[in-house]
Amino acid sequence: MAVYTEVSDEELQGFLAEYDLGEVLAFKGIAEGVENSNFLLTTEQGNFILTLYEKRVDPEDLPYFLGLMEHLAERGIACPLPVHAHDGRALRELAGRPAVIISFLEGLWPRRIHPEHCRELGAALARLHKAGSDFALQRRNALSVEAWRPLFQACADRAGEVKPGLMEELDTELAFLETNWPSDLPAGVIHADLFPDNVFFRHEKLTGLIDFYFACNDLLAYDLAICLNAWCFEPDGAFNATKARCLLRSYAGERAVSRAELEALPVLARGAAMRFLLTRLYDWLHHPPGAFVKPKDPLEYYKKLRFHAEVRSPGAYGLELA
Ligand SMILES: Nc1ncnc2c1ncn2[C@@H]1O[C@H](COP(=O)(O)OP(=O)(O)O)[C@@H](O)[C@H]1O
Ligand SMILES: N[C@@H](CCOP(=O)(O)O)C(=O)O
Repeated sequence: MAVYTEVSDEELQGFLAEYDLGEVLAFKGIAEGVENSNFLLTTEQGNFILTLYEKRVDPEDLPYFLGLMEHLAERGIACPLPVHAHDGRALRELAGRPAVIISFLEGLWPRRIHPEHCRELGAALARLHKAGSDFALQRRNALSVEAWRPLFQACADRAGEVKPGLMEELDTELAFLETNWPSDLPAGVIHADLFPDNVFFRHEKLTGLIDFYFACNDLLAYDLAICLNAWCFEPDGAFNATKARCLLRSYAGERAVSRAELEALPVLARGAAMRFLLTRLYDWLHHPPGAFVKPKDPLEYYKKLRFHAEVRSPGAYGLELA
């Protein structure tokens, strides 16, 4: 359950007095999500999401995330828009936490992924990359290749509890990624966490993208690799080449993918698998007993990593080199 910080009626009334949203009609915590406390707020003006940023979000990064949502929304990307208070500020404080009200997006995230979802996603991701190209702020990816070894070391002494021999295998894999990680590919703003629970649909048409709190500047094709992992494997672990083809082709239909980017896809997908494997492993080993949030399975990403390590050509993902 992702409500870590409770908000009293008095605190909410005081907070909303700074806005022009009218009377509160309903206010309730949202169970989904992992990182922050989220509430559905209904006022005379409609539905909104109130987010209180919890410990893992660096307040210094908030102007980047909020500015990016505004920048993308202005360019036609269906993403939440921060609501400004009377004094013009969107970022405020509530219950001792940085807090923001954002617009509510209609739609539901897909529990079962169909190829059509992947087709919609590919085009939306490419449009996001293009719309982000003139965003003025910069944010380094704090979870890119240089961050993986410290995370690995923070798990090293207990990773055997999850899978015997896991750390030895990851050590070798990390050395490969550190040596072979590409740096000279097209870069720009990436979402960096565009999993199915962050993409809303109605009748298989994409209606919105949420959760920009890992967004950063990094290789554009790395975002594609993250999506390949999150959308194109079946619950039994099998890779679905049809879904990958839909994702990559519709992406390439909106933004030309260079030969170098395509050739780099296997290593980028290995790295993307390593990134989510390590953060999940860290959370699995470090989550406080009794915490409401159920940690996600790190081994799901171990299997994806093993799959990509065997890929010899990007043709395996369904897009041929020109
Ligand atoms: N703008 C939005 N419109 C509609 N629902 C939203 C919006 N933002 C968040 N939500 C709801 O809140 C949940 C958690 O949001 P998310 O940003 O993924 O949280 P976290 O960053 O804590 O993981 C989502 O699954 C969705 O149900
Ligand atoms: N997508 C990540 C976890 C981050 O959670 P989110 O609710 O902020 O998207 C994973 O699956 O490991």
